[in-house]
Amino acid sequence: MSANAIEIRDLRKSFGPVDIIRGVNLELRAGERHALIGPNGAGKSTLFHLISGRLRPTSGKILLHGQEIQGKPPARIVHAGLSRSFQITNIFPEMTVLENLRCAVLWKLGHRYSVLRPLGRLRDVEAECTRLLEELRLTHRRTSRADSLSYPEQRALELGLAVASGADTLLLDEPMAGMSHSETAAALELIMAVTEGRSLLMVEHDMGVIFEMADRISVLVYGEVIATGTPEEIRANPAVQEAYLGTPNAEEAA
Ligand SMILES: Nc1ncnc2c1ncn2[C@@H]1O[C@H](COP(=O)(O)OP(=O)(O)OP(=O)(O)O)[C@@H](O)[C@H]1O
Repeated sequence: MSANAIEIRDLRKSFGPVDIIRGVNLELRAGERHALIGPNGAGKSTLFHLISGRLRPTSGKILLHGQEIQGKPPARIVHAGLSRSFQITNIFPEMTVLENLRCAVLWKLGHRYSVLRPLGRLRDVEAECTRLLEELRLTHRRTSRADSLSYPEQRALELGLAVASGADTLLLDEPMAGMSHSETAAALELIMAVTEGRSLLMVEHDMGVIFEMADRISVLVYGEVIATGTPEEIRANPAVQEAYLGTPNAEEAA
């Protein structure tokens, strides 16, 4: 088993003649929370599209637990243990919270709706859903339709669907986007709890959140990782300060 959940080697992506991802090397260590930051247009979303299989790289390799996944279909990548959440809504709005989670758990187990399905395994599914509801702090919303949830509750359910699908490696796109200060604090606590023991790569613009939760940070500028390090190392890195954090109003622009 590789010590890295994700390993990206010399990854490149061009759109027509324009090079957007220009030789990215990045390691997400197993069990770490890693933030990807960079100015607007740096290529963060494109990199996430490449890792999650939505886009095919021009060249380079992406390894998930040591296995090459670049160019594979998104569903294969999810089955291999990597799930992407936020900015992509996977929720079935007309189903209840419990039904949504049940679908994700059944999908992981590969169940088919069949009269031959062993009852014992069905009980396992229900037990797993109950455990997830508690973990997500959505037990009181068990029978609510998903589209009646508040915005932070919907984000929590999306996170739950990602882990219910069996993922041990998570990509989160701006999980705090659109949240108030108090909602951000609650979401931060939830993400810390749910990602415990998992590997997390997260794009986030709120520098307070990043510096609080990230074990390491990578800085992407014009399609290249210019630095990777602990929050303290990144804060002290002159190249990062010049290219990114040191720019006027960097905290807001981030
Ligand atoms: N399908 C596409 N075709 C052509 N250019 C694209 C395509 N997708 C993205 N780009 C360009 O690639 C660059 C990087 O975009 P990307 O969305 O990955 O940046 P980002 O770092 O996520 O930015 P933001 O922080 O604003 O979300 C931008 O210049 C964008 O216009």
